[in-house]
Amino acid sequence: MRVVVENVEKTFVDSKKNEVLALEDINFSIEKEEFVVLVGPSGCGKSTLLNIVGGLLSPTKGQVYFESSNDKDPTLGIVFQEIALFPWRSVFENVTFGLEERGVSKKERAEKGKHYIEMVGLTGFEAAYPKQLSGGMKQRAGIARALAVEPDLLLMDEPFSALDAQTRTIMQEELLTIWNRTRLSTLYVTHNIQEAVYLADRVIVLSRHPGHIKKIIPIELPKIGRDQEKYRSQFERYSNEIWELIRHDAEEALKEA
Ligand SMILES: Nc1ncnc2c1ncn2[C@@H]1O[C@H](COP(=O)(O)OP(=O)(O)OP(=O)(O)O)[C@@H](O)[C@H]1O
Repeated sequence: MRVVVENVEKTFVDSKKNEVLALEDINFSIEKEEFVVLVGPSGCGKSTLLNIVGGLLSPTKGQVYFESSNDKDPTLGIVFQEIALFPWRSVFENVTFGLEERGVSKKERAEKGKHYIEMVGLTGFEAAYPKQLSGGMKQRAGIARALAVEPDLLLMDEPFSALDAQTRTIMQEELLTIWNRTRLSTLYVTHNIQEAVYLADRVIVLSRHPGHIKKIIPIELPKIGRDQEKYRSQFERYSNEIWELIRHDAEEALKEA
């Protein structure tokens, strides 16, 4: 699946009836099997843009279109920061929820549920309920739920930002392993520069007031194993470049906070 975002603009009307231009002149694509990361300071419109790509919000101007080899409507898998698992459903029932909604047979649900639960490392926890899971395990279940519908495009909005640093590092590594197996076109939102450089094929750096694309940076490092010592200086160069692009905005955002 290839996704094209063309001339997108988004204006919100705030509680005082003032118009807020949140996004302006947004043009980019997500190529087939490409992992694109949106990075930028607080309030630059990352979530708004992800929601527009996911069809949860409509743009004020411009359009998003999907190009695939067949004509069917795209299936999207979405993972948010706070995974809203149904507390009354087990891990298995949460993971297969989307399949149930689509009328997939019980037998196929059992197979796919098992497969994706295994992929995220939750085998053995099929019958557990969300309240019995750690934060990292909840995110794993949320990822399995998004993958189980076998989406054409995976959308992830700060999926690991509520996790502690160690769990976050493990989840980033596991996400790459999963991506390597599924090769899903992915749009991932983060404000964490290291995370962006670690995961992305291309990083889209957004700026504020109004949210716009400052630069698109292809990360020319092997997809797996970027944290190895031999790539350290290149990794740091990318991180510094991105930081220089957003430093001013990040400082301004801090003053407003
Ligand atoms: N429903 C809304 N009504 C009015 N303004 C909104 C609405 N949603 C977002 N905005 C404004 O649009 C801008 C972009 O918000 P958005 O949440 O997309 O940014 P973000 O980059 O995801 O921020 P963060 O990293 O803090 O989550 C902000 O100025 C925000 O206040």
